[in-house]
Amino acid sequence: MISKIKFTKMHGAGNDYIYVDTTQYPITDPAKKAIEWSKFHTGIGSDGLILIGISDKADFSMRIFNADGSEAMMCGNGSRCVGKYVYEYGLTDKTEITLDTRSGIKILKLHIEEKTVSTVTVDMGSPLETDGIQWEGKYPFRSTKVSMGNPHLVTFVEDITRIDLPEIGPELENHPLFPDRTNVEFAQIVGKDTIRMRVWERGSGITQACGTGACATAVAAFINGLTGRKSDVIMDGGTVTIEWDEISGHILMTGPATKVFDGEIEDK
Ligand SMILES: N[C@H](CCC[C@H](N)C(=O)O)C(=O)O
Repeated sequence: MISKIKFTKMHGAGNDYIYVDTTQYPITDPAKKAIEWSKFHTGIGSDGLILIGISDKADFSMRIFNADGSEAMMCGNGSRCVGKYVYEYGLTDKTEITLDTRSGIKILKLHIEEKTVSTVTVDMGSPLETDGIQWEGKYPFRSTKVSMGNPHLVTFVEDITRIDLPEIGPELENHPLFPDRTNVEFAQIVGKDTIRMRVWERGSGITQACGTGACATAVAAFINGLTGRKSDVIMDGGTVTIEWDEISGHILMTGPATKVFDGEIEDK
């Protein structure tokens, strides 16, 4: 029996996902659906699939699947869009929401303008680990590993336009140093506390933005003495502001959340 699944296409700074409220439309085999539906010519077209659900530990739950079907621990841009979705689709009237993710409970503060959510601030918790890597040979640079629940490799360069991301991204994503693969960010300091960043995402390739990647980049910039604790991360699809709170040690990410369209697809 073929059923129809209602979905909403949303993006956070251009990082676009398919959102499904699984309390109304349960999804069997989400990994397979993420692969099929993320395809641009034969599917809906997206960076992946995000499932909104219930939780006994938080207001809502979120699961994120990359375009290759792999499930990730967290999605920064996606969490902001989940906040927008649950408020605007009437699942809650709260403007401070807890979200249960595979990377722990996140706290979302929704910023409302004319009854719609314009931006969201997410308490992303503390970075879980950081470490430097001095590459040899083909890559003459030093990178910083940062975990935001999901793995990131951040490399600062003098001129980001000289980085061939389609070539170097997959090489580093799949490098033997990263048994679970890694997200790959290249960044350039372009002003005081202002960072330009491009990303090759694990499981999705080049995306317009990466929220956890922006957090990792801001953490790496501060650790390496390149910025203060608060910085703007400018990505291909938009900008997010990251603050590493000195007291709590938590990372606060503030950025946009945008609805594109509602749709329906057959769940074959
Ligand atoms: N590709 C990531 C998941 C999506 C994260 C990103 N889109 C974000 O906004 O944080 C991973 O496999 O860890």
